[in-house]
Amino acid sequence: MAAGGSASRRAQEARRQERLLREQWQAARRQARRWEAASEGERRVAAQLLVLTERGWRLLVDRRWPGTRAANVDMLLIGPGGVFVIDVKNWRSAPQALDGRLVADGASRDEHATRLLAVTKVAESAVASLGMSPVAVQPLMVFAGHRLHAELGRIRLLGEREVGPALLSERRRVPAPTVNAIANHLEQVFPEYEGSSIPQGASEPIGPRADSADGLFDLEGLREAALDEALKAPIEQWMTFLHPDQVALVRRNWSGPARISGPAGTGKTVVGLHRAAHLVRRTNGRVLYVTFANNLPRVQATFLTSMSPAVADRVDFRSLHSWAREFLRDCGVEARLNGDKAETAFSLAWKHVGRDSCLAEIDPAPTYWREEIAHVIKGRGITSFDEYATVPRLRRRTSLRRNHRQAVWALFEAYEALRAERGVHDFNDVLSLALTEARRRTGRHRHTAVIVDEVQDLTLVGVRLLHSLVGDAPNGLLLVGDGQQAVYPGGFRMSDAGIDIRGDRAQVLRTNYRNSKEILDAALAVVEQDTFEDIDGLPTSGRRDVDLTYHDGQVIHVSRPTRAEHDQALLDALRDLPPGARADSAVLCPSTRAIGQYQRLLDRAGIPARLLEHYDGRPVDAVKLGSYRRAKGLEFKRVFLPDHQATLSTPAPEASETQCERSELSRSQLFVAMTRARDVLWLGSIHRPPQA
Ligand SMILES: Nc1ncnc2c1ncn2[C@@H]1O[C@H](COP(=O)(O)OP(=O)(O)OP(=O)(O)O)[C@@H](O)[C@H]1O
Repeated sequence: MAAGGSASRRAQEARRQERLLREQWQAARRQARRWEAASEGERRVAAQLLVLTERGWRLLVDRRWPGTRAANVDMLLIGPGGVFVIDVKNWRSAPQALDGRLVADGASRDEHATRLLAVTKVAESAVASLGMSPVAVQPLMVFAGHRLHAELGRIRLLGEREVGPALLSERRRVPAPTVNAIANHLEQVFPEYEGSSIPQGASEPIGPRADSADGLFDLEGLREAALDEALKAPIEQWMTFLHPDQVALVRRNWSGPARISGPAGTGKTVVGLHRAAHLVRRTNGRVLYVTFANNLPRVQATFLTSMSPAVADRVDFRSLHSWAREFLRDCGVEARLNGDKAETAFSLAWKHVGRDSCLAEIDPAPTYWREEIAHVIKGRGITSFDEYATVPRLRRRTSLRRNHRQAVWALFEAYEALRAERGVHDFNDVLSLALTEARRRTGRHRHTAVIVDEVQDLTLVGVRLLHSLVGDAPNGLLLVGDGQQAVYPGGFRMSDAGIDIRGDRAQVLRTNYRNSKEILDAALAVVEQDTFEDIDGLPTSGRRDVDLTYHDGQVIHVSRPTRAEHDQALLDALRDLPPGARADSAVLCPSTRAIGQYQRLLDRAGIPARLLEHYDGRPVDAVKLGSYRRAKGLEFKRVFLPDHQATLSTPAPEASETQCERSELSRSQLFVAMTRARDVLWLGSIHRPPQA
């Protein structure tokens, strides 16, 4: 929309909100005046909150705290912004949050915070029993007669004027029917407080009745907040709603390392994010949330911030390598990472000792052997030939005899010597250095919990490193992932890493909430022949049983005889997208070269595109463009896979084992790309019709 259009839309909306608010405010004041037993300050707080009840919120006042003889809860407020457990205070002086303590008049008032947190817990359990995530429940203290906007751990401290605008500008996370369902349930759990002098029940109907304009100055804060709220897009419901089984995982107490696995789209990341929020709410510690990919941490941080803003700054989202480098810097250890120089060292090593060895008979491409060194030898932290001679090479189908392994070892030693000569480190060195430092500092790490998402992509050294930060502490390490979505060669078993996960600490999610049956079937057809081994070491069939939620979806196959026609079909499909739909669409490609090619194509056609490495999870009106690998962990309503069969040639019967291995990896990557699609999967192919 043009800037002028958006300004006039805002002005129009502002006038509408103003009119509406005046009426709602007057109704709220009238109702608050009926609260005869309350002080004037409490009535002013009530008026702010009663405005919300005119806008779809439900307010339960003076309720009994279940499980106690005579304690009460001042207010429960349920609305599009979540559930708030409210304690209204009529204190003479304004309180302060000092070093995590509640202080007023120079004295500690912590007992009030403890009490509020206890009653919040009861509300959380009640809400969780409806299948809603506990992050939607927030404790709030409101201070009549004071201006305040502060936080005390997870409790928000607001003044009487601040409370209305703050709640009104909360992002919408609960749809209207659910607001009522939750409020009805809380009405049962927190019954009316006998002897309450506050009138209960529905608010008075709003009429155009002229009323005194008292307190209209209080409208100012509400006006801006109401406007912001009206223009904000609702956040995805999944951030609030979880299946009761997922809620149970989020809140579970694990006595040691735990693992959540499950096929694509089963809510593993959603549970991981909620778990991170839960852990920081429950403790004073920090949580490290790690993935292998560089772009995911930004996106996940954005999601957590909109889901649970009060705790988001205590969760550190990092890619494994960026965290390891940061950690080494903090330890005063210099990592001289230089990928290009390391690459040159490998090329020279290949030229000197690889190219003319028996390795070239197995696979003449140096890449295969570079990966062997990176993922098998250095990735597993192997330092002697004896160890390498017998190690099971996970996810590597090609069998190597002893003489081959000797040749790989010679190549590895040559590479290491040339790399050291140049004084540089590669990515694996960074992790090994960090592991040594982390072990040296056992028990002194700043994170109390580590959550690893897409754990199947890590190397053994990477997993050992993260494990060493929290060891086997209760609720310390959580590994989240799915071996079927491995997009890198090599791999590890948890037992190799010394991580013992037993009993209920290994959990499997089985309901796919993302893909429709059509889309999932198309994706599974690509990998159904490929059994895989997950990090628990168990072989699993490529076609797994998954429960699907009812959900429409469409697979569109487009085949054209030439690249030009194929690309034109892609452009046509993108141009046909309804307004606003670009933001939820992605064009994914198997290689960097293909990304460059499609970037130029979209550019020339005037279709805005945002590269996945620059995407941070905030809505942007551009098609996302990136590689299959970079799309990991993300999802889009529409996914376009141009020329998707380019890397999928079925190996001929005489194909070498390494070719078969590469094809299998390509299939896994394509599978990941296909399962990113929620509603539409567009599969483009270039097929010349056979000559007559
Ligand atoms: N209880 C639920 N109700 C409705 N939708 C849900 C629920 N749990 C998760 N989802 C939705 O399912 C989709 C997949 O979730 P998520 O990305 O967490 O899955 P995943 O297992 O991490 O996927 P992948 O392994 O493919 O990256 C998301 O759109 C999420 O919002």
